[in-house]
Amino acid sequence: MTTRVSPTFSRIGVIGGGAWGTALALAALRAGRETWLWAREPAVVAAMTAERENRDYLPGVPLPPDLRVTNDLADIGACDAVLLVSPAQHARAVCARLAPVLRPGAPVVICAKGIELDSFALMSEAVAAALPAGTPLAILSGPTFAAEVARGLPTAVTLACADAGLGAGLVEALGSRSFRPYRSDDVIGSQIGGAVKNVLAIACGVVEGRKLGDNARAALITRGLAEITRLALALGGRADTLMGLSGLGDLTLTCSSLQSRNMSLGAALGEGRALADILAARRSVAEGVYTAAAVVGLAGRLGVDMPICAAVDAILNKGASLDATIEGLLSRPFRGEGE
Ligand SMILES: NC(=O)C1=CN([C@@H]2O[C@H](COP(=O)(O)OP(=O)(O)OC[C@H]3O[C@@H](n4cnc5c(N)ncnc54)[C@H](OP(=O)(O)O)[C@@H]3O)[C@@H](O)[C@H]2O)C=CC1
Ligand SMILES: O=C(CO)COP(=O)(O)O
Repeated sequence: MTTRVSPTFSRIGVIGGGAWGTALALAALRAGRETWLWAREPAVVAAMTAERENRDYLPGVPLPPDLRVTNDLADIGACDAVLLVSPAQHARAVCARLAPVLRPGAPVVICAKGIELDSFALMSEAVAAALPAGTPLAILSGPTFAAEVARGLPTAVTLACADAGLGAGLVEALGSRSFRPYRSDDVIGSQIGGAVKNVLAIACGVVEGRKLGDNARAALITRGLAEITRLALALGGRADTLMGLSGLGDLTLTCSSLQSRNMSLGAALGEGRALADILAARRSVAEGVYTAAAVVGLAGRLGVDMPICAAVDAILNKGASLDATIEGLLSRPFRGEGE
């Protein structure tokens, strides 16, 4: 991979040695950037360096020799821009460790999808609280299975940033023929789509596992989008954002493929397996498991009706039976589609 020189962001640091961090590092390399990938375990860094593969999270994808892998956050803090790809529930803690070594003024692009369970904070709020005041933030979100991005298959994402000039610079730094970021200034709406679709994907997985049919899945996607939009509007996001890549785009992808960890987890639940057993058999994160309770808490605080998310939370966290919960959703009073 040849390195093109970008006047603004020539060196990209990626935090997170999971599937998405690794895939985004490969996308940054393809865009011509010098790229550093941080993984938290020295053993993971040693394995990736020796094997030139992330066997645990992204097997079968060769890591080119020019990808720098590190366990030292100072290497990431010295970069021109940082992609934050730790799971949502760990993002704040990782940023607290990054803060002392982050180059002043370097932007942090949030790529995790979720809402903090303890505080109901959006990722932008949690991260801003942990980083030096005034650190520029952006959101990268959209329909992006890591394995496809890693293989260089065509992908489009939303890159949201309040500062249009910074957003354009980040698009230029990360974009390539196969990885196409679309600019937005809606940092709220673009986060809500990515966070809540994981909860809805669990619901769609249950439909799959229980063999309730494709009509039911389409109904959940559509009514789920209504829930996402209500929450985003209540938080100050825009409805048109939710019709874009970070909303409808990601919701459609994640709710239509068992490649999704969230949807496959829901499918296993729908087949009657216990949550604890499903989680014990996996190493990779299914963010919807944690975001379900957070989104229900946040919606409750804001007075937003989110019955599908509440149903998923009840199944995951409140011991509700699958069949009784499905029956409860089907028995809700009829209403106007726009209500
Ligand atoms: N995979 C995908 O297709 C996509 C994922 N995302 C989002 O990206 C984020 C990361 O997901 P993904 O890369 O898939 O995750 P993976 O499941 O592939 O990997 C999990 C990662 O989290 C790390 N981790 C575990 N515990 C902690 C901790 N306490 N502190 C910091 N890191 C920890 C793991 O490190 P270790 O091995 O050391 O435990 C590992 O690197 C999620 O929010 C996800 O929703 C977004 C778009 C696409
Ligand atoms: O965010 C994703 C696709 O855009 C990945 O979804 P899963 O975490 O459900 O695999």
